[in-house]
Amino acid sequence: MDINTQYTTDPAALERAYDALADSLAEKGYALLDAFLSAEECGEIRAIIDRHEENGRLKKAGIGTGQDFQVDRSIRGDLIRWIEPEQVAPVTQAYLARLHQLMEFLNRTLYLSLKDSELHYTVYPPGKRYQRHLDQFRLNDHRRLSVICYLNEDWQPEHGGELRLYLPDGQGGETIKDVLPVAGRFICFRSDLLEHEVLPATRHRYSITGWLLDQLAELTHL
Ligand SMILES: O=C(O)CCC(=O)C(=O)O
Ligand SMILES: [Fe+2]
Repeated sequence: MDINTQYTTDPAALERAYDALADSLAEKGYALLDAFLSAEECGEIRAIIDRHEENGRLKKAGIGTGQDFQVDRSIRGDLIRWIEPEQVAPVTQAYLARLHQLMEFLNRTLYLSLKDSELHYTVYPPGKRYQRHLDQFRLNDHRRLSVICYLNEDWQPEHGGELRLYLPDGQGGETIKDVLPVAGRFICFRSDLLEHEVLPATRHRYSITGWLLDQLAELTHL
């Protein structure tokens, strides 16, 4: 079941939402939580991404790391900017703080050993996609959970741009779960297990994309 919440900073309400999220993650390998960010926060982060784009600070995303790195726009068409936690705006800092709070909650409740995150601002221009893939790289398997927060005001089904998750059904087949990238919606899933793709949209599709790692981020880029 998807977890629908009103935006809240109330610790008891957050704890209930995180409990449901942890259950879903343990059972199904993914969890969805609405209103992880408020509409205002989403608007502020979109504006930051727009400013980066205007100033030519977004880069074409690649695939793989180190010697494996390549850019292929037919596989992956998004523009990204890696977030440097020391340098970010207060609103992004607030998202990071929330994510790390969730990370500690998952470590406690699911006995994970998540230690850090790596995140980028992301925009998919209209028509761009990310073909079916798994997030763990051959040379870097420290990504345990993929975490994405969508930032798109008034996103409708006809705009497309779904995240399509392929869920193993335990009998050699799979079922499909489509997620619309609506503002404030947060999704996390097992990076080692769940293949997924981003379908093309008719509008710019904004998000913060990232991963929770089982080692410090600075070590994963050595
Ligand atoms: O934006 C999304 O919904 C998924 C992005 C993704 O799969 C990735 O960046 O690896
Ligand atoms: Fe991915």
